[in-house]
This record gives sequence, structure tokens and C-alpha cells, in this order.
Amino acid sequence: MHLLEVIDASFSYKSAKIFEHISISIGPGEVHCIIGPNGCGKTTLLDCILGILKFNAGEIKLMGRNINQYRIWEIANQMAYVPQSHAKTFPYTVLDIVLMGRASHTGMFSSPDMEDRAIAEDALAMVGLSRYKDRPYTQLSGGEGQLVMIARALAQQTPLIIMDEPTAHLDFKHELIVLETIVRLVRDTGLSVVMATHFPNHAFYFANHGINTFVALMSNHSFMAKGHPDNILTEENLQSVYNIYAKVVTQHIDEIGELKQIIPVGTLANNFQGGQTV
Ligand SMILES: Nc1ncnc2c1ncn2[C@@H]1O[C@H](COP(=O)(O)OP(=O)(O)OP(=O)(O)O)[C@@H](O)[C@H]1O
Repeated sequence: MHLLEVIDASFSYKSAKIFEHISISIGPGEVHCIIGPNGCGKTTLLDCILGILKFNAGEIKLMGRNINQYRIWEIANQMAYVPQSHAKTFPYTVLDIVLMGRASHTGMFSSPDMEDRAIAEDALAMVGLSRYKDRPYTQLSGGEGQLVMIARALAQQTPLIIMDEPTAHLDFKHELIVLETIVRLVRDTGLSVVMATHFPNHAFYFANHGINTFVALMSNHSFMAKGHPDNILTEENLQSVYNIYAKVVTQHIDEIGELKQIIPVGTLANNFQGGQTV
């Protein structure tokens, strides 16, 4: 059974059509990367899945049932969320923020117990932030705050995590920590991830590590292509969606074998054609 299905969904802001007839199905142990230009509607789609916005048409099924049939805490036991940015309003400690991921397990009027604390501390360790657990969240950098949001989602221990550009603020090491953590959890626990990302190479990263990976390429109010990264992240598709000239290259790395990557070369507006400026 699919964990999550979006079926023939459409969304508009008043008269501005954002997307229509979008469908996607997420099974256990799968990573789905939603990729597309700025403003194409990736966050809007995730907000609809999370119930922050409502589709104009279409349906969401969670574990085979219409999502409207679930209570909020039941959804929170299935789906965690890593937002693109998070307002740092109150100086909660980092551990308190991560413990908020336990709320659907502890209940509204109960305090987190020792087990919740241990799970939250494990989640912080996974993203390499244990040393910050007692620091006020308001004092963290953008990248550190992003890692705390990821730890909060991991502490929620759901079968599915929705991530909106989870590595946007991260340096190379922390980006790799996040990717490695996702690979480990998908392999070890069957976690599924849906992520909006501006880094198509992430999809190749997951596929290169043997993860069941899908790319949905969003453009012109729809998914113009969906499938395995090898079939979707082609030079032709990248040119058509981004108006750029890009090369897809394969490098042999001893530890992991063939590593596929995209190298963006130039914009078509800059008269790049086949790698030659004309
Ligand atoms: N509240 C709103 N009212 C009207 N239009 C909106 C609103 N929020 C977003 N939009 C527009 O909807 C479109 C889709 O926005 P969205 O944030 O979903 O794109 P995105 O693909 O996530 O972009 P990015 O990659 O830049 O994060 C954009 O053109 C945006 O300007």
C-alpha cells in the first residue's frame, strides 16, 4: 500500500493557477525529489499535502484513506515536516525544540518522559548538534536552525518526512550529514522522504546509494516528467525546464562506484549552445 497519494490535484491562488492535474504516489522506503524552477509551486504543493493550504480539486490519501478522515495527531504520527525556514520567536533550548517532535506521541497534556528525551537527544546526535542541546534556539545560525528542524522531524519517528529544501542553508559537511542520515534511515527503517530541492544532484546521490529514488520535474503548472533520476535529469529536460545548458557526467569513485552529477554550464540567454558561446 502507498503511504501517501496525491491524486489529480490542482491549486490556484485566487485567479493565479499554480498547478493542475498533479499526481504522485509514495511507497515505503522511497525518496521523491520535487525539482523545478523558483516559483513553480513546490512549496505550495507541500503546503497542500500538509493541510496548510487546500487543493481546489483532487484528493490526498494517507495509508489508503482520505486524509480528511484522520485527526491531526494521527497525521502527525505518519508525517513529519521540515520547513524551508522557521521563525525563531522564543528562546526555547535546542533540545526543547526537538522534543516538540514528540508531541504527537506524548499527548497534549503530558510532559515528555525519559524515553522522549533519549529519542530527541539521538535525533540531535544524528545531525551532529548534540553540543548545542542546551543553547537557546534563537542564537543559532540559519544552517544550525535548519539542522534542528531536521532533528525535530527525526524525533517524530514517522514513516514519512516531508522536507522543503532541507539543505538550502547548509555547508558541504552538514549537507552530506543530512543526505547520509536519510540514506541510513531509508535503508534501516524503511523511512520515506518527499523533498523539494534545488539540487538535482541529491536525486543522483540517493540513487547512487541504492535508494529507490524518484524525481518529479515541476514546470508549466504540472509535473512535466516523473521517474528514475537517470531518465528525468537529462540534459534535454534541464534545458527545457531551466533554459540552461547542463552536462550530466559520470565519475568513478572507488568507494561507491559510478557517481552521476549535473554540471550547470551556462544559460541559453547567454547564447550557450552545446557548450560553445555563439
Ligand atoms: N499567498 C500567496 N498569494 C499569491 N501568490 C502566492 C502566494 N504564495 C506564493 N505565491 C506564488 O505562487 C507561486 C508558487 O510559489 P511557491 O513558493 O510554491 O514556489 P516554489 O517552487 O516553492 O519556489 P522556490 O523554489 O522559489 O522556493 C509563486 O509564483 C509565488 O509568488
